[in-house]
Amino acid sequence: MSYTKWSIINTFAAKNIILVTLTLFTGLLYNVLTILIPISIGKFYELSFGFSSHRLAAFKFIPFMDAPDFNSFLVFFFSLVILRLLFEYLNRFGIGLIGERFSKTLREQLFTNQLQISMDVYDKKGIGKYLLRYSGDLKSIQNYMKNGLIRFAQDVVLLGIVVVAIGYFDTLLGVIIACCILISSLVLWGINKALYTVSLERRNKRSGMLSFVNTRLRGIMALKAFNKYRPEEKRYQKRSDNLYNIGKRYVKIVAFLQAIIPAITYGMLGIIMVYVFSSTHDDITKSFQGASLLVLILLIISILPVLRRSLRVSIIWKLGDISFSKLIAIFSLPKENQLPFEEIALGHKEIIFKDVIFGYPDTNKPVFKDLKLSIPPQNTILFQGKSGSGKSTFIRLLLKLMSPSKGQILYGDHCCSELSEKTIRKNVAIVSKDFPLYGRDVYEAIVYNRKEHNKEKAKFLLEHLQQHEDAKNQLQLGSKIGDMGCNLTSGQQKILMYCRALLTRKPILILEEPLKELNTKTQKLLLHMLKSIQDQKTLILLDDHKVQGFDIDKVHYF
Ligand SMILES: Nc1ncnc2c1ncn2[C@@H]1O[C@H](COP(=O)(O)OP(=O)(O)OP(=O)(O)O)[C@@H](O)[C@H]1O
Repeated sequence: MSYTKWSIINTFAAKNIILVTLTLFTGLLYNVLTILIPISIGKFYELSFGFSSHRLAAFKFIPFMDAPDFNSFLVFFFSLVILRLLFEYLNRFGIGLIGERFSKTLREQLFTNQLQISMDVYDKKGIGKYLLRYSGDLKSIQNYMKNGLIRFAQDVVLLGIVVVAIGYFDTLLGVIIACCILISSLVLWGINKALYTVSLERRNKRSGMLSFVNTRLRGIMALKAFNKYRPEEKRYQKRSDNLYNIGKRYVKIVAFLQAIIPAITYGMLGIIMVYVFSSTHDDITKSFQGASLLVLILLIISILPVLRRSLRVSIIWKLGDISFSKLIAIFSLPKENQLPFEEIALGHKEIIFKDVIFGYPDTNKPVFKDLKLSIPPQNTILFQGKSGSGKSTFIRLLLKLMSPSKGQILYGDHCCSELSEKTIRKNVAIVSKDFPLYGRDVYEAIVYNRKEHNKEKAKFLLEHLQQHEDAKNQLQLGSKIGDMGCNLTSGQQKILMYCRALLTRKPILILEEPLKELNTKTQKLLLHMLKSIQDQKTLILLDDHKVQGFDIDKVHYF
């Protein structure tokens, strides 16, 4: 599916059509009421000073507008105020809700999308960890939706109505005001173009800073152990200085924009005053009647904030556009599971690598060149190779976390490229440091659902595998594991990884460095356990040296 800004907005609007319509409708009502207030003050002027304006008489059709006395006028006036309050509240609530819903939809879509992005993208700088710093972009997109579209549409309608109303009192004045609005919009459009470039630069620098901090926090132990405070502080300071300089350029343009907008609107007022003054003096027949003039002035004053807001909207559009383009780039990244999931038992199939060529993107040295091998079902195969020989890459290919650039990986007669990732992974369990534990506690780390019978099995297996561990090191299902298992020893982590893999009862087991980190007694226990299931499962062992204790059918050297 290809995404564009408008396809995202339209899909959202279609799904929330009732909310959007009601919001626009309340907006229209509240704007009409906003205009009626200055008009009704003209009526007050008539009642107080006895003047009458034939133009104001045209508004008689509005219920209760043509109040015979001051008390009835007051009732009418306060009814207007209360109705306006009600509709403004509903309108603002509606706009806020649209913003919240839009941002909820996008962040959920973003999370789903982020989990589905293919693995090779995660290694790329920036994009892979985008979700960690999405909030700024979602905020400007939310603002785009709320203020750049809905409120702006309402404001344009209000300005349109007011210009028509002013034109009704005086046609030429209406035309003058319309022209002023048009010219100021064009001037501001030009200034905003400069703002766009600076904003984009500022965003990218900010993103870079977050990335920088994130990396330092993940590597905090090394940073402390090697006393790297000063160099890191200096690097951060340099980035911070750059960001400050861009920020300065940004606020310079924004300040100019914000100052020029009131100047433009006051300039417009000046032009209008010149026009009103000259028409009152030059042509006595065309002169404004007192009530009309008052209404005109009040109308103009009441739309000034709206006009300022509308003139400022292109900042919102520009910032929103930057964020939309980022979001669309993320949504358009290659994804996994594009093929339909099928429940296929792959445990009884031979796994074959046929002339597989694989190299990581942006590197010119392939990890595998014409790799040929086979893993018969229910066999135990050891893949032996020193560090960097490609053991982890081999696991990635087996799990379809990455795909070969040439050649084929087959599960029996099923080619990996024709199987969805989910289909393959439903058959394969793994114990490897590359697949860390996560969750609040041990139970969550080893079992994903919280059904009671799973709890019993998990408890049994956990106790069984920990029987030779020191009592103080024995974990319970409720023990906290810390962020990515940081509260656990490497031995505890390994035991939990075994629990996680074995509880899934998947037919193919990948075990990277199967006995490392475990004490001798636990190694023996595990070997005994794995041997008892060796004839039912395909065991794929990976290590940098010979693994003792297993009945190995074949050794493949990388
Ligand atoms: N994300 C990556 N981008 C580029 N090159 C990579 C990437 N991951 C691994 N490599 C390179 O691919 C080769 C194989 O790495 P791999 O991690 O598969 O080896 P390994 O046998 O698992 O090593 P170890 O036992 O130390 O984990 C190495 O030369 C490594 O530098």
